[in-house]
Parts: sequence; C-alpha cells; structure tokens
Amino acid sequence: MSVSVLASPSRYVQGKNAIAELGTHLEGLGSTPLLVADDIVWGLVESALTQGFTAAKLPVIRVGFGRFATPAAVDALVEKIRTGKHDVIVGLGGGSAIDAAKAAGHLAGVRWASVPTAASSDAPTSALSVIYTEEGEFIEYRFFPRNPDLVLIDTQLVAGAPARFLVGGIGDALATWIEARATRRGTGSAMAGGRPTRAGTALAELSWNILWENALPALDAVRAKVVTPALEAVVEANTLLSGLGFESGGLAAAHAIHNGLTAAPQTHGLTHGEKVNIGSVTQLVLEGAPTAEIEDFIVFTTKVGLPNSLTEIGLSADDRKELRAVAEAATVEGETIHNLPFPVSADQVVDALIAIEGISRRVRAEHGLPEPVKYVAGH
Ligand SMILES: NC(=O)c1ccc[n+]([C@@H]2O[C@H](COP(=O)([O-])OP(=O)(O)OC[C@H]3O[C@@H](n4cnc5c(N)ncnc54)[C@H](O)[C@@H]3O)[C@@H](O)[C@H]2O)c1
Ligand SMILES: [Zn+2]
Repeated sequence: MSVSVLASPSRYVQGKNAIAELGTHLEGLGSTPLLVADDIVWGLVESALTQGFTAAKLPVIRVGFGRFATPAAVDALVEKIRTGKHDVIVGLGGGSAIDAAKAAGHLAGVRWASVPTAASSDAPTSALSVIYTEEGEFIEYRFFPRNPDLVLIDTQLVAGAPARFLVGGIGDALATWIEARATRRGTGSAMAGGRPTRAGTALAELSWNILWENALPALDAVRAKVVTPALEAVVEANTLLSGLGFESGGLAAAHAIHNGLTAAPQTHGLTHGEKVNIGSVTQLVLEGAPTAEIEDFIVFTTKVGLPNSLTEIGLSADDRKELRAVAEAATVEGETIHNLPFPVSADQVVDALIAIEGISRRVRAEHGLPEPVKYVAGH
C-alpha cells in the first residue's frame, strides 16, 4: 500500500472585514505583491485592501483577469511577475483567478496566496490548478509542490456576492464527502499524491454535516447580505474543509463527470459547483447508493437551488451523442472516476446520466417540489 498524504495551506484566515488585514498577513511573505483581480472584484476590495496595504507599507499593484485560467492567462501573469520583480502573487476573486495566480506563482518561482471573494468553490486551499481552454473546456490539472502560503476570506464580501456563488460552493463541497468516501472504499490516490489520510476523509464528512445543517440559513443570510454564524459555518465548509477534504480525501466520479460536462456547450453558462452537483447525483446512481440517500440528496440540493437533472443543464435523455461524449471524457485513463471501488465504463456513465432525469422528476413530484426547468444565463 502506498503512503497517505495530508496537504494544506500554511495559514487560513476567515472573518467579517478580513480583507482589511490582508496586508498584515502578507507582510511575512513578500514585499512586492502582484494582485490578480478582475474589474468587478477589484471594485469590491480596492478601498479596504489599500488601507491595510498602506498600514503594512506594501505597494498596491494590480493586474486584471479574464474569465478562465487558460495556459495563456497563466503565462501572461508569469511575465508580469518577472518584469515587475514581484515576490508573491495574490489571486483575488473566484476559483479561476485563484487558479491562474497559483499556476503563475509556481512557474515564476515565487510564493502565492488565495483571497476568495465568494465561497463559490474549494479552489483556494489546494496545491493544484484546473486549466481550461478559452471556451471553458477542461484541459488538465496542474499539480504544485506547495499549497498557498495564505488563504484569506472576508465573509462580508461573501455575504454581498450573488447567492448563486454560494450555491455553487455548496455543490462543490457536498461532492467532497461523496467522492472522499468512495476513494476511501477503493484503492486509488487523493489529489495530494497518496492514499487518503483519515484527517482528509474526516474533514470531508465534517463539511457535509455542516452543510446539511447550515446551507439553507446561510443562503438566507446571503440574500439579506448579512453575516451570520450559519454563513460563517458554510464559508468554512466550502472553502477550508472541502478544500482539505477533496485534496487529501480524494476525488472520484462527481468531478470526472463535471470535467466531461465542460465539453458540452449546453453547460457553459453553469457554474463549477452546479456541474459538479450533476456529477454527484450521477455518482450516487452509479454506486447503487441506497434509494433514500439519493432521494434525500435530490430534495436537499433542489432546496439549495442546485441542478440535479439533465433538463436543468440543457440536456435530455435524447442527446445520446453529447451524453456519450461526456461519459467518454469522464472515463479517460487517469480520470478520478477510477477511484471508485469498482471498474467503470462510459456505458455505465451514460446510463447513470440518463437515469438521474427520471429520478429527479419523480422525487420532486413526491415532495411537492417544482419540476426541473432549464437554467438560463443570469439565473
Ligand atoms: N484548483 C482547485 O483545487 C479547484 C477546486 C475547485 C474548483 N476549481 C476551479 O474554480 C473555477 C470555478 O470557480 P468559481 O465558481 O469561483 O468561478 P469563476 O472564478 O470562474 O468566476 C467567479 C466570478 O465571480 C465574480 N465574483 C467573485 N466574487 C464576487 C463578489 N463578491 N461579488 C460579485 N461577483 C464576484 C468574479 O468577477 C468572476 O466573474 C473552475 O475553473 C474550477 O475548475 C479549482
Ligand atoms: Zn470542484
């Protein structure tokens, strides 16, 4: 049996108005940080961040960001680091900006920090980036020898972000336990490069338990743009616990199916966590999970506002060609779906994807929940 590994960032900081303290926490990491943020994110953080940087005597130097962590976006950041002689890069925003900053920091040989401004994914803590084409199709995972030196998340910024971001983060984090549990049952490796540690698996389960208890009131808090203990709990589950849980507990089918879905243009308007949730339901079906468990998951994720049917993501059981392409991509050699404790073929994935439509419709009807409708941009 191979070794077990736990990987984690050196420091995690979370709280209301934490962004004002970013300068203080960066002081020990470098003297010329390069801040990566798109215009929306920069508009949200500039004022409080600048006050903190001024107090810490750090220069405020920011570069913009596009939409995806593409190879070209990463290379452009490497160039910026070199020409500006920066010694630390800070990714601010969603998982894409953070992933681009991590990958650039690694290539340029400097330190890196993550400052998520929404609790929309578990990207901030990990020692890897997910790289996409300009169209948003999955290309590869890039692995680094180190995690971020700092992860700092301001819960007031999370409270002010559109609720859909928190919904996505909940989808990403719910998958963590489903996938870590499967990896533990099987013989595969976690993303950290070894068998799951008990700590990684336990944190994945803790994240799940916190979400079942707090996700709905946390969404109420975000809709009211306020920070409550339920929101603080969900931010920690989505960001820290899910991050450590997936990296050191293992990914399995849910993320492999997500990666496959990125090849279907129908899904391009969906967030990472929304696509991952389709992967989670499909994994439960593939595993032959207890019926009650699948049904509870559908009821809960419907209440959260996550998709759990083909209809919602713009596909149908008749789209055989697209579903086959998704399943082929999800089952390529080296994909995390092979962490499941049984062999999986593309055929099985196609069948499971088709099956979720009928299950979702029946369970919603039985529980008086609205039938699935296709998501539209800006939903
Ligand atoms: N590296 C990893 O370990 C890992 C883990 C999970 C996900 N990911 C990756 O993360 C990406 C998904 O990240 P995402 O879902 O955060 O989306 P994203 O980063 O692609 O987009 C986030 C969007 O939210 C906006 N935004 C951020 N904070 C805001 C706020 N407070 N108010 C208003 N708008 C705000 C940004 O401007 C941006 O347009 C995917 O590429 C996925 O593969 C990586
Ligand atoms: Zn994810």
